[in-house]
Amino acid sequence: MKVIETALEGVVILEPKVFGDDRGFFTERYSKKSMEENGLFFDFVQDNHSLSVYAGTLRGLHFQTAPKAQTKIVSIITGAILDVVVDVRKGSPTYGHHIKALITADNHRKIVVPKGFAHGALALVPNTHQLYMVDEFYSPEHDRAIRWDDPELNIDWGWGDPILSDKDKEASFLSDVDNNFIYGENI
Ligand SMILES: Cc1cn([C@H]2C[C@H](O)[C@@H](COP(=O)(O)OP(=O)(O)O[C@H]3O[C@H](C)C(=O)[C@H](O)[C@H]3O)O2)c(=O)[nH]c1=O
Repeated sequence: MKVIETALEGVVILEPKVFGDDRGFFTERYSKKSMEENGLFFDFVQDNHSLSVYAGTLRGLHFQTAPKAQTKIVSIITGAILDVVVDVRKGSPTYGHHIKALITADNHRKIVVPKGFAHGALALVPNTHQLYMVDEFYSPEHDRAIRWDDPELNIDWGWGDPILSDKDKEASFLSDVDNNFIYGENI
């Protein structure tokens, strides 16, 4: 497994070995051993699956606050997403900064979204299936949403009018969201 670092601390892209042959391919979707050999220690407790039927469906930007913060490992089993990760740890040298990554069924890439980071995914093709594991259970009370088009974040999604859930249509700006992440303290 290849680990690609990004401009955000702890946000890494994983490229697994893919064994192709004339039948198709085989790849280990997740190996605790490979993760730990690369210094990635997580105890995943929940496995999520979402389907975006339409290209232009945008889910996010979401995170759970402490003490129910989640690390996520995101992959695409069918289709493609533009994945966006934002540092929401107050006091972080990269607070409010984001990275973008193309995660597709064809590139087999996964992205690790650590605690203290908001996550968003824009489906680029119809019928995009997103799978992701988390290391903390879902907690609606700690679930937060930041606007995809928050001017403070200045994210170029390359898509003008995405399909959003009601929750995401009513999301907060980063400056207003109820966020208890403090860099170097609670995570
Ligand atoms: C996340 C989650 C949701 N739900 C229920 C709550 C809602 O009734 C329904 C849809 O939830 P939501 O609209 O928050 O789902 P997405 O918009 O796909 O959000 C997710 O996708 C973005 C990209 C993320 O990074 C988050 O992990 C996650 O929030 O599933 C659960 O029962 N368990 C869960 O873990």
